Amino acid sequence: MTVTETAARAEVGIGVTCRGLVYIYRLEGYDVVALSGVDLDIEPGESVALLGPSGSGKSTLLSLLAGLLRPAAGRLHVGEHDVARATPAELAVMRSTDVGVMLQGAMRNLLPYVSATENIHFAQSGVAPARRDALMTPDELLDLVGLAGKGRQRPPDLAPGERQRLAVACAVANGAGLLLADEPTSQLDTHARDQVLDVLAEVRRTGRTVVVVTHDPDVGLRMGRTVTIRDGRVGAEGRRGEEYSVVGRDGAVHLPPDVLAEVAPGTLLRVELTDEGAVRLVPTDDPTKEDR
Ligand SMILES: Nc1ncnc2c1ncn2[C@@H]1O[C@H](COP(=O)(O)OP(=O)(O)OP(=O)(O)O)[C@@H](O)[C@H]1O
Repeated sequence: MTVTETAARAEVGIGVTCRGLVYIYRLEGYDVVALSGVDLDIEPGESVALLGPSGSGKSTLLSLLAGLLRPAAGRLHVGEHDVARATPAELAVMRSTDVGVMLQGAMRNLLPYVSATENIHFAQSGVAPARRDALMTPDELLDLVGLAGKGRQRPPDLAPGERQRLAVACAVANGAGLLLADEPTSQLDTHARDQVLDVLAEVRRTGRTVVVVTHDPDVGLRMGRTVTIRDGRVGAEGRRGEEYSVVGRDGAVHLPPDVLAEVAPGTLLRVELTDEGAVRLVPTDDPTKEDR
């Protein structure tokens, strides 16, 4: 896959700040708390994989970052936008110019009856005329995602991995500084998956910030930084394949699953700071048990 210098020209990455982010789905008769206090900083130009069990809140977090949902509580800044306080019109501007979104399933992001080039033109149609000259051209974008020469093909004529790469081109076609992708590699074979990951790396090299939701730990490894969402909060972070617990603003720490298997919920833990600066958790019997 070759990338021309023009295609790789720099964009400005957009950073994200979440503080105590809460989201609640209000259903008839009951509420579902999908996010219960997410604290997360993503630097401009960083690439991050959101991992976690099914139902932990990854897609909800992605939708909040995309300005598709509004937080019930907490603060969320996407670049200069205060998402919790923005008017619907401001959120619409944010979505059309600053954020590129790839929904799960390539065809949900593409128009099937028009060519790849026309898909990109359509993705750029919401951008204000004054900004359009600064956008990458469809040919540059096709080159960026390794589809040079395929501009006349329609999405159904492309291979699944090629469709997903076209969806990447369409998502960033508006000049977005933040790319958000929900499961961009699911249902692809290893070769096609690696090509999509190469393209996401190219997108990052243009300066953009890239955030993907994935169930695939290998995708997490390739992204460099992983953030594991558990029960609607940041449970752990990974750097270059190494997993770390994260101390929350309230001092809470999610224990990793293998430790939790040893110390059941409700266990008393003595927290000791050793002379070497390590923190030791010592399961302890309740000393008042015999008094009862
Ligand atoms: N539209 C909705 N209405 C009601 N509840 C929802 C809705 N979407 C998600 N939820 C609930 O919110 C919680 C978080 O869901 P979310 O889809 O964000 O998790 P996820 O980690 O992305 O899951 P998966 O990996 O299965 O896609 C779950 O309990 C889910 O059932």
